[in-house]
Amino acid sequence: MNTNRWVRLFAWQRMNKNGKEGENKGQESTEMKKEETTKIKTCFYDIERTYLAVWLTLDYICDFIYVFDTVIGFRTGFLEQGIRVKDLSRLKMRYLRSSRFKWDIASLLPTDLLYLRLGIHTPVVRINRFLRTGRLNEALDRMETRTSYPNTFRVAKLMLYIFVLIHWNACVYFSLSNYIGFGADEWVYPNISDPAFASTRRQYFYCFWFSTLILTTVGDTPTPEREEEYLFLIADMLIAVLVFASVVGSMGGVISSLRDRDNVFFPNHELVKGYLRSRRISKELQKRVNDWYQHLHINKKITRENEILQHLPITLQTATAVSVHLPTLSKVSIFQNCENSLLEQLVLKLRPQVYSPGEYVCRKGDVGHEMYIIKEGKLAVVADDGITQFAVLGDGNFFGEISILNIKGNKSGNRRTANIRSIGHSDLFSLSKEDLTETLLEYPAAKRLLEEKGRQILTKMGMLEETDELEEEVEKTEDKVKRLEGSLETLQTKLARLIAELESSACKMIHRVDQLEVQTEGWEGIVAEGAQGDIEYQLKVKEREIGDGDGEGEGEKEDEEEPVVEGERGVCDGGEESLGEKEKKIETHK
Ligand SMILES: Nc1ncnc2c1ncn2[C@@H]1O[C@@H]2COP(=O)(O)O[C@H]2[C@H]1O
Repeated sequence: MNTNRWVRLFAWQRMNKNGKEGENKGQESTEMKKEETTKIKTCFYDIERTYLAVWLTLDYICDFIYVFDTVIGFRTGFLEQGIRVKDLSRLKMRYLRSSRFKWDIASLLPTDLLYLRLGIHTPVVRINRFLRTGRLNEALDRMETRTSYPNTFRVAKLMLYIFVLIHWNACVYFSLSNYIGFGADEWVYPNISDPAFASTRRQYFYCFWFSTLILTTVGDTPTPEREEEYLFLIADMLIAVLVFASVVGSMGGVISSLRDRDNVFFPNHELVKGYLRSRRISKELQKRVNDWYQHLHINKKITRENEILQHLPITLQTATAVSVHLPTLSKVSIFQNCENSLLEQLVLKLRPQVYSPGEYVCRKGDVGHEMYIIKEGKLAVVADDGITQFAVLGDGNFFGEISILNIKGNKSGNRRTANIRSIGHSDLFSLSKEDLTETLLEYPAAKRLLEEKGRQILTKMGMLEETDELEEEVEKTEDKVKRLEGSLETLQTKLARLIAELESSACKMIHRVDQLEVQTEGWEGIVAEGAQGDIEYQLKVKEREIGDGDGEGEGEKEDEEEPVVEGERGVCDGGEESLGEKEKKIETHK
């Protein structure tokens, strides 16, 4: 192959590549290329003959990919009752029994062997490779569900289909011209012996252009002269009407779904604009509305998040909302140390709102229905003149809680205590009174924090009734004292019982010691005679007897050495009665 041929080859390849946008991606594109090359080789035989080696190489690379895809088919998992099956023998059996396997094998049949009989310049023998076209659609469908830009993908897919259709039609047109005879009439491809129409590139471009004219029904094609030409044109017109109408229809679908997607994210601006115009709303207000929409669009602010996520299961909704809003919530002081479950409960109840510069979020004296958390932006607590600022609130601050918390002693009741005005554009989350109350019921610590902050503000403003506060304090202290008294009483009763038990056991001990003393009377003489061993033996026997009687022999032995105080006995005698007396004494002490 000389240099000039290579140059032509690359030039043709470039042309082919540009036309087949995205073909070099993945297996599906290889399949597409393969089908195209089969077509182009079969019709534009010059290309096939000149670059035979290149075509053959491409063909067998594609065949290798087909084989690889078939091998993968044996290991492709599937779901059974929602669980992915990984058992290789089952995967194999499933693939072998599927219709896909039959198509795959049919597409891989070595029809190339027919080259031996028909000659190498008959690429049409490989037409069975088209049987894998279904895999291309499968791959495109999967890509469509995975891509983040499904509409762009759909448009690209449509363009690809249109291109392939025109390309195939161009090939058939060229073949038909060849069959009828190049330059035989006005309609067919001009005579290729004419240098202007001799080059392969020119042949392809001319046919592609002609095919485009017919299929897009732009018209302006020469009138057919032969029946074959009429038939071709009629078939093309029908294809154009059916296929292109559906293509154009789906383009419309893509465009409207793009618009729908925007409408899901942003409220319909056109509708509101039309309404404002028809109601002759003042130019200034219209401008404010337009500015608000513009801000939403430019900064991609989404105000309908809850609506967008509503079709997801609640666990996924929560997980998504938590991952989106957690950075904001974790900046809010009251939520910084609270449990995750509280945040999870709250996050689905938050409603995003966007305020424009100078807009009032709430006005003093209005009834409060929700509180706000600042996601982004600056807001001022302003006086009634709207200018004097008492405080500026920023990211992570919250406000509007006082009027919805029913703080005791709040002179303003459920009315707003201040005007809050947005300084620039501000992104807020609102949380309704019902949702907040419901959530705080389960999280009293967070409620206390909120009330505390509210009380501080009210005290600063002098809007917290002092007397009420004092009464509340006194009430609380009384409660505490009562609780303490109760516990003291129980403690004292327990103490009296303990003392009584102690005394009764002391009496029992003294009594036993007395008995022992009586039994051992007169033993001194025997001890003097040296019958120590005997005495000890008798003592042990006596002790055992006593032990058997009371069951407390060991204790007696120890007590034996303790000195016995006469006075204690008196206490013992009255020991059983003294329990009641002790309790009485304690009662009197109280
Ligand atoms: N001086 C202040 N500093 C910060 N926030 C305030 C101040 N005064 C009022 N607020 C907030 O502004 C809110 C107005 O509505 P609420 O009265 O419901 O709750 C109020 C407080 O959250």
